[in-house]
Amino acid sequence: MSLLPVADAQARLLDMAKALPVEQASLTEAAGRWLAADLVALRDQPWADLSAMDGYAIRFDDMPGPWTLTGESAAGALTPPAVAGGSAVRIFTGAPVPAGADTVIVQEDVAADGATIRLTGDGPAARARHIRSRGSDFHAGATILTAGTRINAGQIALAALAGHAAVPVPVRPRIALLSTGSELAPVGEPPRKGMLPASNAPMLAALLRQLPCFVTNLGIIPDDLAATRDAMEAACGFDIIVTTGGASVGDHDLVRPALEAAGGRIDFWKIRMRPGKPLISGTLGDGLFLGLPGNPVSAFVTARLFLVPLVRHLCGCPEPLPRFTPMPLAAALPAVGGRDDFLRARVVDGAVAPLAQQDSAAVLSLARADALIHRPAGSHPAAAGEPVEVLRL
Ligand SMILES: Nc1nc2c(c(=O)[nH]1)N[C@H]1C(S)=C(S)[C@@H](COP(=O)(O)OP(=O)(O)OC[C@H]3O[C@@H](n4cnc5c(N)ncnc54)[C@H](O)[C@@H]3O)O[C@H]1N2
Ligand code: MOO
Repeated sequence: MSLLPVADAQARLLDMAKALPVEQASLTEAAGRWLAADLVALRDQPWADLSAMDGYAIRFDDMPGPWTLTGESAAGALTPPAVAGGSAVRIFTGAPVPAGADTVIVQEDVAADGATIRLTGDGPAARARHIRSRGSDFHAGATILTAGTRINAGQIALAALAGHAAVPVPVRPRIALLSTGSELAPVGEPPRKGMLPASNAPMLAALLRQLPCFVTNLGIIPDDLAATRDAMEAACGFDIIVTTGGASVGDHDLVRPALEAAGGRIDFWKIRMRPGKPLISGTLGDGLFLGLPGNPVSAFVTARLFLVPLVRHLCGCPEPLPRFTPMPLAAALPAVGGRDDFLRARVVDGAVAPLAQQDSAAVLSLARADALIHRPAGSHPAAAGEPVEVLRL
């Protein structure tokens, strides 16, 4: 069976995903999600000409004063008393500029003697000083954020000031994690002889934590066809069902037959990559199915290259695939065989150093890695200093 190139497999997977419904997420629920539609301002910001400082509203033509104090404008005021020739209105930061006034003098530049205000400092250098004009930030009807934007804290402030209490985003995808393997014990439980802690589910949950999704760990399933099928049937309602282990060709690797027995469909199996070759993708119920290999590093790399992009895609991200960028190699690398290599590495002083241990079961080097080097199948040996494609982890 020929192996599917990584980019082809990623494209097929994203193509299979059906868009999730869009909901209005409150601004407290919106950070880190991707806007499903352009957002238009519902109000002018500022709503009127407002003072930027505490001081006195005047007519610039009346400079250099003195002025007679005739009233006050505080933030929240709607119609402060108007300013006419020679008069000034006490004004505070964020308060509307009275009709007739066109300039604000900061209070540090004047002395007040009863109702008389005199300039003591330089005063405003130009008309309109210390005034934020109506709509100078944005006007009602302006497009303030475009579809596909990942909403950050500054954009929450913008949406709120533009009059929105909620924004349209895809609903959070629901993801089920199933760990297959009779040798697996729950994390934290003292493993019996021959058992090992099931590390893949917490590792995947950690990778998905940065994304707006709901992750449910459905636990460990022994290597038994009926048990695996039943677990898959029970997971049918999820948007993405992820298994780890049992993806390869051994007699106890039951994920493919169990998926079919549960009514699922396999779209592809076996990718031209190392680690991660046995990756399975397909559909189950209305959801998408990803069968990751069991080796912890294979599970991590396939999750980073397939699961995370799939979730980002469902969340509405317009560029869901991981971005590799060129970086010089800190040490030479040998030629690459028939599968693309994804090598654990560390970035040191602007160069990327491959780690010595690349076994797909070795988690110490996974934990030390802060980057993955991608070398396409058939690459020639690379000398130190040559650029390679790097994904920062
Ligand atoms: N004859 C062949 N054997 C193998 C092939 C092959 O092409 N021909 N492929 C190899 C490759 S590549 C990989 S990767 C592994 C992965 O296969 P599986 O997905 O079937 O994984 P398992 O056999 O179930 O487990 C592999 C390894 O990982 C440990 N494991 C499994 N689940 C977890 C977990 N949740 N947490 C921690 N560790 C886990 C498991 O105990 C095994 O040691 O197959 C090769 N074989
Ligand atoms: O490709 Mo497997 O994923 O070698 O470890």
